[in-house]
Order: sequence, then C-alpha cells, then structure tokens
Amino acid sequence: MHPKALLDAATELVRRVLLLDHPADTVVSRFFREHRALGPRERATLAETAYAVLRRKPLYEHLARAGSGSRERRLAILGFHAPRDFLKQALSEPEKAWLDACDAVPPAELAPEYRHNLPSWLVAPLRAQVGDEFDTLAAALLEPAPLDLRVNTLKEKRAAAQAELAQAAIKAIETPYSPWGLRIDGKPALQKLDAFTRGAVEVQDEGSQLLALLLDARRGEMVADFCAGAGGKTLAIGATMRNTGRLYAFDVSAHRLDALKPRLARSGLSNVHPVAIAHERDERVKRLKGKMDRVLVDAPCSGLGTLRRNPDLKWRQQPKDVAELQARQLAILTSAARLVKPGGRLVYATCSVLPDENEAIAAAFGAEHADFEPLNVAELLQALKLPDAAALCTTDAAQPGQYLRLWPHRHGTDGFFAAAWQRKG
Ligand SMILES: C[S@@+](CC[C@H](N)C(=O)[O-])C[C@H]1O[C@@H](n2cnc3c(N)ncnc32)[C@H](O)[C@@H]1O
Repeated sequence: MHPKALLDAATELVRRVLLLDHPADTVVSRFFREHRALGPRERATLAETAYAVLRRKPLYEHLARAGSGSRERRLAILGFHAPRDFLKQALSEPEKAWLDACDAVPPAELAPEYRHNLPSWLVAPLRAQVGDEFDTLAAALLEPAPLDLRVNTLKEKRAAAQAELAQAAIKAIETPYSPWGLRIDGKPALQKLDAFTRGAVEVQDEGSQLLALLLDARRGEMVADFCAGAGGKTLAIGATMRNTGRLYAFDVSAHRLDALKPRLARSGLSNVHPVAIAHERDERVKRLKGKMDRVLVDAPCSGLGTLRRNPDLKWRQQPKDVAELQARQLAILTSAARLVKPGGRLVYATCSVLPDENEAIAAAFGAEHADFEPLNVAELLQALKLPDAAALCTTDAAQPGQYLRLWPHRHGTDGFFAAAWQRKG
C-alpha cells in the first residue's frame, strides 16, 4: 500500500480509537474486518500507530496544536509506526517541516504531563506507592509488553518447548520468576506453530502465571476459578492439578467462557467445568458452599496494571468507575469465600495498581471475616521455591511480604496484586 493510503487508513483508525467508546483492541479488530485486503505488515503498522497515539495522547495533542490538517492526521503522523523516510513520502512540505520541529523537541524540556502521559488523577496514587521510581514506572507503562508464554507442563517441559521454538527460529528465554514461563523476542505469529496448536504453550503474562502458582492447587482437589473469563489462569491451575480433581470455571460472561473452550481442547485438560452464572450469588455457586480446597477470585478491575497492552484504559477509566468496581469486588470476594472449606485457601487478585482495588478490598474483607486467616504471600512463594519471592511482595514494615505486588518497571510483568487467606478449621 502506498504510504499516503496507509497514513489515511491510520488517520481513520486513530479517529475511531480516540472515541474511547469501545476497547481499542475491539475497534482495531473491527477495522481490520472491514478492510480485509490489508496485509499483515500494514495491519501491524496501523495497530501500532493507534496504540502509540493512545499511549502518548497528551504529548501528541500538545505537539499537534501546531501544524496543519485534521487533528487525527497530525496525531497519526506523530505515532506512525514506520521509518521516517517511508512516512515522509505521505507528507506535504509543511507537514514535513512541522514533524522535524516536533522531533527536535528535547524530551527533558517537556512538562511532566507530556513525559509521563498519565491522567492527572492517576499520578498521585502511583507516586504515593513508588516514590522516586515514578518516572521509571511511567516510562515502563509507555512501552509495549513483551510476549510471554506459559509452557503447559502436562505436555512439555520448559526446556523442550524452548528448543522447539528455537527450531522455528523463535528466540525465547526463561522468565525470571515463573517456572513455566518463556519470554519471546519480538512478536512472531504463534497460531500456526505445532507447539501452540497441540497445547504445549499458551500466551500468558508472567504475572498471571504467578497468580495461578500462588493458588498452589494440588492433585485431586476441588478448586474454583471464580472469575475465569477466557480461562488464562484456569488452564494454568488445571495443569498444576495434573488434570485430576475438579476445577470449576465460573464467570458471568458466557461469551468469555466460550473462548475458553478451544483453549481447553488444546490443553488436554479434562478436569475443568465451565459454568456461566447469572451473578455471584447464583444457586449453582451456593450449592458448592464449603466444598472447595482453593478459590481464586481474579476480580473485574480497572485493568490499570495492563497499560502496556491496553493504553486506552487510562483514558476510558475514571475515578467514579473505580468506586463502582470496589463494591463489585467486595461482593464477589465475599460470595466466593463461602465456597472455601475449613483449611482451604482463598486468593483475591487484580491487574490494577490502585490500592483502592487491592489493599483496601483485602482490608475490608478481612475486617468482616475473622474466620479467614491472612497468609503471608512472600512465605507462600518462598515455600514454592520462587526466586526473589520477597522482592515480588509488599514491603510494609508492619506486614512485610503480606501481598503480591508486581510492577512493570520492577518485575517486567503487568501490574498485579494478590492477597491470600486460609479458612480457619
Ligand atoms: C480479570 S477478568 C478475568 C480474567 C481471567 N481470569 C483470565 O485469567 O483470563 C474478570 C472476569 O470477571 C468476570 N465477572 C464480572 N463480574 C462477575 C461476577 N459477579 N461473578 C463472576 N465473574 C464475574 C468478568 O466477566 C471477567 O471475565
């Protein structure tokens, strides 16, 4: 496609994602379905351009106050994911001069909001948590996430999967913390790889793998993944159970559970029972009261720990949404807790970096549930022989290691939180 046509397409896609009325990945997929003639490289350029604009929206809007042409075209030019000489074939002389002027602005001279590119309401809670590391965190959140795989140890050892990928010219290194993880160089197409189609590997961020590990589900147990969604963590938990026992995958979205089915088929797991529920107090949940050895609540959350892959969330989420989420999170955790049998383990997790969705929910639950003993997550991970377990957890002087707290700039994962309890016997 000629650079001019590709820039026009990017401008239209940028216009659509900036409406912020749907998740960016949905908008991009719909755009590609409408433009079937686009090749893989053109698709990559368009998607990366739209994501670049979402990532650096404040900076690009600032730079786009100068220049000419529509606002979306200026933003698409600034985010255009291709070599400058290719892009310049699409530009008028005044546009080229404006772009050169933008490129010449020294980053150090930019106001902080054009460097961190975060909404103002998010800055204070992040600064309060990471202090001097704020700029490093903000920079990490502006980078695309690496591609992590989880090796399905029911089918393959990690080293064998790594060797198989190498034969397909895909370089993969072991993830630093998860014993099942491989981190891939670049973004190769995996769907047609034998290792993928036969279920030996699945795409999953290392942080998600650690949440499944923390649940520590064993052979023959009764386990519930309460907010299973498309089942990323369900699959990892089923593998730790060595395909024995019974693993319920609950979710209120039948549509998301449907996406679990092909993944289950590939994985070779037959111990998973997907159940679409109407709400967290559904009769099908109540019937299992006190029967579960382990329950994971991977709660619906703002997703603000996943800004590397979902940069639109920082513009689509608002403080009032977080307040609404808190009520749902506590209600879901409270209902899910009823399933846990005496001596059983409960894990609450989110992919949010906001204390309001994390420590605050754990504290509110703890205050109402004296029958649940908080477990120290660092100790649980140490017992699982995880390297640097304490470094993955909170460091409060009063309760060191109490919660899992993963950060992109420290751990190279998405931002995750987890708290764990044991029901008193
Ligand atoms: C963070 S996502 C889960 C991601 C999934 N565990 C994974 O690893 O891919 C949260 C899920 O909670 C589900 N959910 C929302 N409200 C719920 C409720 N009341 N009961 C159970 N699941 C709920 C959503 O449909 C969504 O799939």
